[in-house]
Amino acid sequence: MTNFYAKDKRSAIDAKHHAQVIAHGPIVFQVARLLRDKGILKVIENHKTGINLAGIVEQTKVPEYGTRVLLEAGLGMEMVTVDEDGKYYLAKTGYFILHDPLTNVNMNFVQDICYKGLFHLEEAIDTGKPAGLKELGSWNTVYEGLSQLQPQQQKSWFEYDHFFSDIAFPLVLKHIYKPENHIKKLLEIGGNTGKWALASTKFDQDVRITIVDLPGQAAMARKNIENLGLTERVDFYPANVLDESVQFPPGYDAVWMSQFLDCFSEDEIISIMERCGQALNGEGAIYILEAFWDNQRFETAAFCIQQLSIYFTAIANGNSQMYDSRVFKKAIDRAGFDIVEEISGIGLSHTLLKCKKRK
Ligand SMILES: C[S@@+](CC[C@H](N)C(=O)[O-])C[C@H]1O[C@@H](n2cnc3c(N)ncnc32)[C@H](O)[C@@H]1O
Repeated sequence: MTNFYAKDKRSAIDAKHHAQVIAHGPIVFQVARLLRDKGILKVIENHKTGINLAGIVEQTKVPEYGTRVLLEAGLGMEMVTVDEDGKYYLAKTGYFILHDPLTNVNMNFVQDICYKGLFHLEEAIDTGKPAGLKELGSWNTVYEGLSQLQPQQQKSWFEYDHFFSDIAFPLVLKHIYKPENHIKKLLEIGGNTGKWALASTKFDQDVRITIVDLPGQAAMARKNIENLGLTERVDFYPANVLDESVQFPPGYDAVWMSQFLDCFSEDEIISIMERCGQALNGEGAIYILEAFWDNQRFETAAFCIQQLSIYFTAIANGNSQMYDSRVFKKAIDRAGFDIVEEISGIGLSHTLLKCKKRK
C-alpha cells in the first residue's frame, strides 16, 4: 500500500492556488460541465489551428455572452488556451473532460445524483442522515428509489455503478469459480441488474445463483434475467437486509457481495456478514469485492474514491462510505470471519477478499 498522504507536497504558492480551486469548486465544476455539454470543447478540438469566439458561437449556437464567460473561466481552469489573436485551443485537461470515460462517468454522477444533495452535507454530517436525498425523492435510502429515479438520474447512477464492476467482473470470475472453491450454488447479495449472475452463468456452466436485493431492484434484475432466458439458473430473494429479522436462505457454497457492503455502516456490515455465515455450507466462503481508498496504485484513484464517499454521507444513506481497508477488515473480524485470501489491483480499483468463518 502506498501512503500518498505522508507529506505536504505543495509549495506555498501552489497550495494557495489549489485552495482557490477548492473555494470555487461548484463554479469550476459547472463551467467544465457546460464547456463539455454545450459542445464548446468539441468545436475547439475540431479546429487544431485554433478558433476564435465568433467561430465557436457560430458553430455551437450558444449565445456569445455565455460562450465568452465560460471560455474565460475555462482559461484559468486550464481547459483551453488562447493565443494573441484570440484563437482558442483545447488544453490537456479539456481533452480529458471531453474524452476520458472515468472523468465523464464521475462528472455525470456528480451532476445528476450528488450536486443538489451536497448542499445538505452539513446536516448529514450532524445527523448521520442522508439529508440531501430529498433532492432526488422521498425514500429512506437511495437504493429504495433506484428503480424510480428520473431517466437521466437513473442513467448516471447505473453508468457510475457499472463502470467499475463491468471492468472488474471479467477479471474476477476466474478467481471465484476456480475448481478448488467448489461453487455450485452462490448467493449474490446486492445483485442489482443481474450483471454478475449473467457473467457467472456464462463463465461456469453448472453454477446456480440466487440474487438478493430490495424488491424494486430485484424486479429489475428479474426482468433482465427473464429476457436472457436464464430463469432456470437464477432465482430471486427480494429482501431489505437492513431488517435484521431477514435471514438468507441456507445451503450455499459461496456468498458474493460486490460494491455492496460499502452501502452500510460498520455495525450493519457485521450483522449482514453474520447472517451470510448462516447461509453457507460447512466449507463455504464469503467473497467481497470492494474499492478501498487506501489500497490504490494511483493517487487519482484514491482521490476519486475519497470524494465519492461523501455521496454515501449526504445522499445514499448517511452512515456508510468507501472504506479504508483497515476499518473494513476490523468489521470482518468482529463478524467472526478470517480473511483467507486477498487479491488487490483488480480492474480500476478493486480488492477481492475471501472470508471464512472462524472455527
Ligand atoms: C452499489 S450497488 C452494487 C451492485 C452490484 N453488486 C455491482 O457490483 O455493480 C448496491 C446494490 O445493493 C442493493 N442494496 C442496497 N441496500 C440494500 C438493502 N438494504 N437490502 C438489499 N439490497 C440492497 C442496491 O439495490 C444495489 O443493487
